[in-house]
Amino acid sequence: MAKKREKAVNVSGKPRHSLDVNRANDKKGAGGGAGGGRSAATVRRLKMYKQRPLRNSAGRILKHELQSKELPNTRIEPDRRWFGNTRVVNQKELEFFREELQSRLSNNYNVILKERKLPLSLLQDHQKQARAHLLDTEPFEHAFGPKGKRKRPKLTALDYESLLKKADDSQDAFEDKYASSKLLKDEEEDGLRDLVRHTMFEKGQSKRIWGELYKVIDSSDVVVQVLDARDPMGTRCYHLEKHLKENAKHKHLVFLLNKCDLVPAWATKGWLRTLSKDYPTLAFHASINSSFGKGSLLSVLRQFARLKSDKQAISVGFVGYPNVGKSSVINTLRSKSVCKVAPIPGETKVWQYITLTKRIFLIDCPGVVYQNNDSETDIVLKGVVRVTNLADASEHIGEVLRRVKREHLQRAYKIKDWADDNDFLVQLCKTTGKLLKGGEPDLTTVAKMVLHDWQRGKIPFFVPPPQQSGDVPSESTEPVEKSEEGVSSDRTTAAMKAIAGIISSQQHMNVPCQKDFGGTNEDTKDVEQSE
Ligand SMILES: Nc1nc2c(ncn2[C@@H]2O[C@H](COP(=O)(O)OP(=O)(O)OP(=O)(O)O)[C@@H](O)[C@H]2O)c(=O)[nH]1
Repeated sequence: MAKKREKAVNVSGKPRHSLDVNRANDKKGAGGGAGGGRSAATVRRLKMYKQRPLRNSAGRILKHELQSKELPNTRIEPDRRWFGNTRVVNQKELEFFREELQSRLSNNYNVILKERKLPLSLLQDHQKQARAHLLDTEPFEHAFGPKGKRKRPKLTALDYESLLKKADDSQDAFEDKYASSKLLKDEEEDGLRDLVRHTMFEKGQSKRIWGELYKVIDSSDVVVQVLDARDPMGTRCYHLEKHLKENAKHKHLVFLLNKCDLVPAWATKGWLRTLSKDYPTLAFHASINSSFGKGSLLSVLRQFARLKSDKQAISVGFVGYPNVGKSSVINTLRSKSVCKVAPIPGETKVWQYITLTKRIFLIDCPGVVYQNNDSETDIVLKGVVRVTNLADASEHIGEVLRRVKREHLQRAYKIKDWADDNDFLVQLCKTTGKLLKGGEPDLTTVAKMVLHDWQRGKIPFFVPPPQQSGDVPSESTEPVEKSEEGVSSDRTTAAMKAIAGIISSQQHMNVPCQKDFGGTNEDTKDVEQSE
């Protein structure tokens, strides 16, 4: 054999390379002899494995290698033939085929050869679609009885008679109901108006708004409940506090007494002392140029950020009643207008994320009204309803006159005296020139004007804080609880102490106040009417 191989090499003159396809295929040698030749197919396959993509001088691929990852995305042509051995037959051909085959099959002298080559399933279509008539073969009790495993259908009636009776009964019930509601309608002429009014007074209570609130709470590490300094208790949400206590103990709640520039300083301080007993409370005046409490709030937030392990960022959610100034507080912290602010409630529609620093994110939330027993006037005076939407604004003026001191109203509207709310409005119409055709006073317009002034804080009003025993500011601001996972209790205590320090130091500061209440003088306890 060695001789033979030698001869072959000698004939061509030079030995052939092992990857030469034309090399002699010496099977015997491959079996175990010396050398062992590869077949041409093996050589080709091995060459294929070695292939590299062909590139030009710029490195652009001219020809791809086998199974290259750089191949462009190839799209398979959406042809149904790829997915099965299917053919399309039109309805006419199908009918013809059916008839033809039926006639052949019905003839006893005909036999179909190569039956599998014909689409006989097309003839058995009706069998496929035929429903299984369960009740034909087994009684109802067996199929759907207590031991039956099939899903029981919802049957309104078991037989035709009972179905008829049911339909009659429901028709009678509907007619009775309709008749009574029609009677009611006849009695009450303004039924539609009542409905409109009803939905208007439910602003901020919709499922969507509550959903937004829970989204904000879920995504926040610190929840800042913004309260209106004029009526902190009226804009406080016990439900939210309870929810956080029960379901999210690790989240920190802070009260922010906003609009403190609209109340006397002693009232702000009184409320700070009262509310600090429950949660850390800060006074705030939102204004991009002349704010109050910004430094304190930022320090508190930084302390909370320190509590986070691994220098993670914290999210701070701002929640509260509509129009209390949540968006204004965020704008103040950012020192620019990043959230939409308006003197009308419901300006913020959806939650909004704002970056304050690398480690602190702020979230603005739409105003939420918490269910309570507020009357319509209370709701209007809390600023929940847009005054322009009120059908009869004058009906709420009596309460404004009751809550605000006479001298403030005299000063604001230049009216000396009035007998009742109607008299007040009529005089106001005259002084402002708001008259209808024929000199009739335009009571609705001036009433809306007064309510606007009320909502924007132009008429001085506030609810005084509860009387405290001893006027010394409370140092024991509560916030010592909650230790975050992974944070040493030392660090928590230090941060909480720092927060308590910031809060108590704010109580000694000169708080901005409403000038109508006599400057910052603590002795001028100009107590307004409480609700
Ligand atoms: N005087 C005074 N007015 C404020 C203060 N903060 C906010 N306001 C005013 O209150 C009104 C409502 O402010 P927003 O920031 O829109 O209130 P909001 O809570 O975001 O309102 P919604 O969008 O309804 O949730 C605006 O006219 C603000 O100018 C404040 O500290 N003092």
